[in-house]
Amino acid sequence: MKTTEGLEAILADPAGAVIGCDFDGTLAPIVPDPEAARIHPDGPKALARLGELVGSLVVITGRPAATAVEYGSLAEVPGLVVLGHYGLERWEAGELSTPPPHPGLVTVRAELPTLVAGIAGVRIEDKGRAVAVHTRQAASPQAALNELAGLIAELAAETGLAVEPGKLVLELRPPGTDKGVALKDFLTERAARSVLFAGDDLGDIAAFEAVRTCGLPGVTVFSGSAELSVEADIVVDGPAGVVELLGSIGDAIASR
Ligand SMILES: O=P(O)(O)OC[C@H]1O[C@H](O[C@H]2O[C@H](CO)[C@@H](O)[C@H](O)[C@H]2O)[C@H](O)[C@@H](O)[C@@H]1O
Repeated sequence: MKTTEGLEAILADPAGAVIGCDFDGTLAPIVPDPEAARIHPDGPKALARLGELVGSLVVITGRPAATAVEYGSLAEVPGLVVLGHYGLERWEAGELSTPPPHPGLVTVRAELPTLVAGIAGVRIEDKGRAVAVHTRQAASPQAALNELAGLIAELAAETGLAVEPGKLVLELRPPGTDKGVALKDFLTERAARSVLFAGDDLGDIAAFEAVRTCGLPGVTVFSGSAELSVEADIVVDGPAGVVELLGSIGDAIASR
């Protein structure tokens, strides 16, 4: 494993390290059906081992926290914190804290099905605190996404919700937080001395920016695919590469 300055800080002082990961595309391979996404088979073991070696482990996801816990078998990972809905929700030791739903979601649920009805293959994912519209299963996924963009922006303006773009998805979610805010708050809470964050999508860029600006030695890890390219300190080959990297970090800490 090639070590960067940030990685060296994590290996030298693992008790002060926060290791953060996104879920879809980073721990779980991207699949056509959002409900079929599951963590890479070696993910829970790699996370559990790392959790015993570093200060804190956190998953920060656009999913509801409970969904990530279920699809990731994350309840098996001692000490893990899951921040769902881009930091709105927190799951820890089996306890979930979640804010009341944003009032604009009532309008979204009422209007969205009619708005997207003319675009074949579009799928609505109601996540409770947010609603996502997916085009991965449309005949022309990118064209369908482009067609939806204006409609979703108008609905966001009408309801006071924010538009969160991702891989062939547009999400209407409460404004006011993002993965960067969530990660920075978590670093402060844990009095972190170093940080690594792994992500694969547009929503993870805020967390990468948090790693770069938080003042701690840090590492950004991009879970690469043919779908998107984002600059990072380390680029690995999808969730298998992320899990392998987490395993090698565990090995390197254990061997010191
Ligand atoms: O923050 P994340 O954990 O990366 O969640 C982001 C979105 O992930 C899911 O959608 C993505 O993964 C699906 C399953 O592989 C895929 O079908 C879809 O095209 C991707 O955009 C999830 O369904 C969304 O709710 C999350 O916001």
